[in-house]
Amino acid sequence: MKPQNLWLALEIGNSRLHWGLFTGETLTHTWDTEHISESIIQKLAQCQTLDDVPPEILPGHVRNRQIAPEKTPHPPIFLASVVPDQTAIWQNHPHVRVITLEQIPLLNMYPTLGIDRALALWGAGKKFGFPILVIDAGTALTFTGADANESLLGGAILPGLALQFTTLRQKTAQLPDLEIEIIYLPPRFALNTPEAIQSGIIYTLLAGIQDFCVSWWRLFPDAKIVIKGGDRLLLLKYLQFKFPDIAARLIVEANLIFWGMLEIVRFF
Ligand SMILES: Nc1ncnc2c1ncn2[C@@H]1O[C@H](COP(=O)(O)OP(=O)(O)O)[C@@H](O)[C@H]1O
Ligand SMILES: CC(C)(COP(=O)(O)O)[C@@H](O)C(=O)NCCC(=O)O
Ligand SMILES: [K+]
Repeated sequence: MKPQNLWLALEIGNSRLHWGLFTGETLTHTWDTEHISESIIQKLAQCQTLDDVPPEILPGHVRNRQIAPEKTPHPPIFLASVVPDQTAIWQNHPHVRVITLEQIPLLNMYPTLGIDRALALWGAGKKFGFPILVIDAGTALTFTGADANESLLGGAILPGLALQFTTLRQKTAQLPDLEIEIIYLPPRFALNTPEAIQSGIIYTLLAGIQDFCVSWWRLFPDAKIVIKGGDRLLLLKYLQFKFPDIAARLIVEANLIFWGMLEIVRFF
């Protein structure tokens, strides 16, 4: 990858698409979009330059920042996806190169490990040093750790913050839809339904995160923990109230997957 070359990093998560535009090794712009339909991807396949890219992919607020000189040829798109239906509609696109587990030098990976978890872990380890634990507060909430030998130690998967609210609403007759963007911690012992749901989900999630962090530091007392994902800032805020010592030790970094991709793309 030459220093001046533009390339796009695309991570497809279960809620949405995460985009990064690089110039060589410099990440210059990031944005998120909805999952894309096949017709939009067909439009993209016909684009000759970055200027022609449909707004569903390159929104106005990104384009307006003059991301590249006019008529810049269409950059390659490096794709990492944990949504097979979306992978399927992207992979025949002429500019797309799909990143797979085999390309990530992390040791001890198992075949069904999510590519997002592998890349985020690799990116975090390369940027902040091994051993490293990554907490991804996305659709699912995941913990993924690697030891000092750059070898996957393992991790855990549970429903993420929004998914816990959604599942409870969808699988019960009487529980309401809730706004989760509450800034302060709810009362622990609540006397109404919305706060009882908030209390249940938030306090058990925080206790779970605390327990994983403490277990990690028992294994590797000085090792780092990094948090990413769409709910990272909300969870960090709750942790600051409930477990300030843990919150103070967490590194918050939204772009771990892009750093992981850069480590792979560097050799192209
Ligand atoms: N605009 C948004 N669209 C979807 N989810 C969002 C948005 N802003 C914040 N979130 C939060 O981000 C979480 C999804 O995290 P994200 O890292 O984007 O997921 P994924 O990578 O799994 O697609 C949801 O639980 C939701 O609470
Ligand atoms: C655990 C995940 C669903 C997380 O996806 P996300 O919430 O980031 O969209 C994804 O990494 C995945 O499908 N993993 C495969 C199973 C595994 O990692 O063991
Ligand atoms: K993710």
